[in-house]
Amino acid sequence: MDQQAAEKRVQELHVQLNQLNYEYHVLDQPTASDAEYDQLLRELINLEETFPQLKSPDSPTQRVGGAVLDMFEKVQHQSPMLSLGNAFGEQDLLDFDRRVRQAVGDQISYVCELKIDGLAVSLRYENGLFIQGATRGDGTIGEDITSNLRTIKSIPLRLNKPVSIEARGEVFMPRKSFEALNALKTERGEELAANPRNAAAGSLRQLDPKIAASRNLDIFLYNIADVGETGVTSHSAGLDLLESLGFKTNKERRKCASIEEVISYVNEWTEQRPNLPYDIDGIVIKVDSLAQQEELGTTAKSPRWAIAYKFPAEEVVTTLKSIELS
Ligand SMILES: NC(=O)c1cnc(OC2CCCC2)nc1N
Repeated sequence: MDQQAAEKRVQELHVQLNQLNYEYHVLDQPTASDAEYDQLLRELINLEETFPQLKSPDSPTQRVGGAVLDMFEKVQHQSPMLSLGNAFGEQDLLDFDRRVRQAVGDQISYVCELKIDGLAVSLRYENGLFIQGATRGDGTIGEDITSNLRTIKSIPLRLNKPVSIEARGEVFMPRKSFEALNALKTERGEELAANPRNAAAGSLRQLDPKIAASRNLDIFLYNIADVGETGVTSHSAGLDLLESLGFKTNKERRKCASIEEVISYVNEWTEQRPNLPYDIDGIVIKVDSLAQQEELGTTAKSPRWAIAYKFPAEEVVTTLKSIELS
């Protein structure tokens, strides 16, 4: 095969492998077997070995880098990664709704999202290529964990359109991956991970991307950091845009026309929570209109246009009582 034919075949394989990866890891609806995927990947690896100049950073063969880092570089976020204020009960939600209405009037709609119990990260793309990924850190300065994020198969290395965008989301460890990790740790006589969130944090802190790759992490994107040039005017349209670009978003989100609808969504998921294949620690409620978000603004570290309803902590058997009784 000459170089020109190889170039054409490499491009075809990129398209096919990215599509199969997207169906499997983002849509969770694979249309090919693992064997078919591996065969195409093997063909691409061989072509890249024969024609090294055809190997590109966004190639499906380049997910797990070779180099083990000796530290993570610091990254300054272009816009702060805000943290959420908390609501612990229905009254807190009614108070939030009252404050919002006082500020922007009664024409409001909210977007409710499951609050994924993981790590907040920011993903930066230039002309459709994944350039850099960072942890939230203190909200202003995070750590560059690009090489670990590249190993997460639901993170696209190239978007469906050559846009420059910064998307933010939550990296998490699905319960199945968590159980597999602790089974492995038990075999090795290692200390078990306490919960999926800590296990995800520990995985993203690995300096060797091969270890991060072995942890089967996943991600849901939930925010566009700089909607500027995208032209979207609502949070829900922003999530639809992220989806159209090839990002994985959480399909359980729901637009609510009133705080009463928000409360019924909260009650529904308080019940359904144990049936999810990942941990959630609450529900995030956001004002949908970006103009109203702008009007409401933010405090030093939290938006006034969003709040996190936190589920009550699992009933912990407090040993204190037993001490009092004895
Ligand atoms: N853990 C989550 O699932 C989650 C976290 N954060 C946000 O929103 C950010 C963006 C604006 C304030 C917080 N949404 C979420 N769904």
